[in-house]
Amino acid sequence: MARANSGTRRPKPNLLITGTPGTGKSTTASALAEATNCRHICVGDLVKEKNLHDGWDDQFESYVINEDLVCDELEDVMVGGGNIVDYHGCDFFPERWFDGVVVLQTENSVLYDRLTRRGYSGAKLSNNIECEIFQVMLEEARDSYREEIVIALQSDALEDVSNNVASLTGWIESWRP
Ligand SMILES: Nc1ncnc2c1ncn2[C@@H]1O[C@H](COP(=O)(O)OP(=O)(O)O)[C@@H](O)[C@H]1O
Repeated sequence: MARANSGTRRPKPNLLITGTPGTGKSTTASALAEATNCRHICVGDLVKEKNLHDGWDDQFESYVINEDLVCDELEDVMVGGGNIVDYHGCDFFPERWFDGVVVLQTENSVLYDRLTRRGYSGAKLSNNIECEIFQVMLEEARDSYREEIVIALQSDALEDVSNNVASLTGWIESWRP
């Protein structure tokens, strides 16, 4: 991954980990945060804890995230750097927040099993599998951030988690403002 936008003054980088639900964002982000002494921000959890939503959507079986409230909530902490943010979307964050954007990807049949185990079924399950097949998150990341800061990493097996955490740890530790 290339360096951040010029003019960045934060002492440690901010990394966004995105991808279809079930690809391993939280697992990867929490291990990486522990390895690098960074802060893990799981946006889904934050939305629930701080009520940063506009209610529950029965069709999508999830909260309707209020993107403005989320961005207001995170602005101060992002300025300080050292954050690993995980969310299954990325087009509403300010581009200047992130020095690197990782899109996790998982083979369809593996993802299907993970989401089924999580209790997904019907439209919720098929929508997420389609999202992965059509690489929706990778396209969103490439449309929202400079190409050179976006990378896709495979996350099929547990070994991938440790390899991805090791390489991202190296990137964070060698990053300079
Ligand atoms: N690379 C991987 N190999 C095997 N299991 C994984 C991998 N990544 C995640 N998992 C498992 O899949 C489930 C979903 O992972 P999670 O990190 O919650 O995904 P996300 O945050 O993207 O929704 C968890 O049970 C987790 O242990």
